[in-house]
Amino acid sequence: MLYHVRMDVHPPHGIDPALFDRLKAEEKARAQALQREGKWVHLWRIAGQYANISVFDVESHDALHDILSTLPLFPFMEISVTPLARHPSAISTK
Ligand SMILES: O=C(O)CC1=CCC(=O)O1
Repeated sequence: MLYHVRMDVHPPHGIDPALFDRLKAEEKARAQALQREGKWVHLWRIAGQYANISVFDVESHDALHDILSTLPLFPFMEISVTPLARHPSAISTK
């Protein structure tokens, strides 16, 4: 199942910069592992914003929730999820 996901990152004021750098490094490692597994199929920066648009390909809503809620930056992100269904005019099967 495909999901369009928007993540807006809101680092708390006053967070220790070293801690936040560590969380960002952990987030990057996790994101790249999920990309290699084929679960995080697109990851795009929204130009001019500390936010991304992503597409996930996972087996269920629960699987997506497990991934998103265990991301290192999850406590500092506002996340919106849109489940995607096939469009009848789409040629692509993916
Ligand atoms: O910087 C972001 O958009 C948050 C994020 C998600 C995956 C990643 O590596 O950073």
